[in-house]
Amino acid sequence: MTDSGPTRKMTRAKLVVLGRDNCGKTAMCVRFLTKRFIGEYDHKKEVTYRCLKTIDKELIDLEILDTVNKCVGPAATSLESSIKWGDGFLIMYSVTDRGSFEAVSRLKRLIDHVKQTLGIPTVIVANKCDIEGGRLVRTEEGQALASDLKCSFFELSVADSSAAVEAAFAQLVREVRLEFHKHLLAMDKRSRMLQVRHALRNKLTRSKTMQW
Ligand SMILES: Nc1nc2c(ncn2[C@@H]2O[C@H](COP(=O)(O)OP(=O)(O)OP(=O)(O)O)[C@@H](O)[C@H]2O)c(=O)[nH]1
Repeated sequence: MTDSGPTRKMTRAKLVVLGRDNCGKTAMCVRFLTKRFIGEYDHKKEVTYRCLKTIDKELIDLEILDTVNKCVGPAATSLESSIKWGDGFLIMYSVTDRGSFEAVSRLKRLIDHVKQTLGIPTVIVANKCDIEGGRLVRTEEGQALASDLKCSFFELSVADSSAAVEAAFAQLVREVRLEFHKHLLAMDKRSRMLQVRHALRNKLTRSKTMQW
């Protein structure tokens, strides 16, 4: 997150897309960047995309990290560093893959653990709702999980809807902005308290001097 100076607008944000293999992370990122759905992606490495988007009439420079699934083993360290890097998180699962749904809570817990705080902007995305015949996770289960984890929730099909993908990313950016403004307010409050403390200390020093 970056402050643009006196206007105090958030001009940059770093987003991380997490989720089990094959749930549609790359498809989601590519859809958001290009509005297109490309069926197959040959990508087994982490990729960071950069783009300028206007969200709620404000321009924002986004870096989006498309992770590869690595919740276990030595690669988990790298997942932790990706989480440290991010300002906001999009956790995906596929409604056709129960395991990917079960991984969501673990990923959210990892984010909370790495960031050492709750309330980190996180959006949960249930993908592939176009494959109705192969559905293994009901919409209500996704909604209930998101509500338990206090995250926003979107069920969508990256294949079918570019607008739904935009809406999910826009919500994440909104939540990151909110967090940024909360952080600025906290900093302002702290600096006002320091000013008051400084003024009081000066006053005490002066009155002691006058006694002499
Ligand atoms: N039917 C359908 N297929 C989708 C959708 N989104 C992605 N896919 C397909 O699901 C497969 C996996 O998509 P990816 O975007 O590569 O998934 P990923 O999570 O990045 O996978 P990894 O790179 O293995 O972590 C591809 O064959 C996509 O075409 C969707 O909304 N509907």
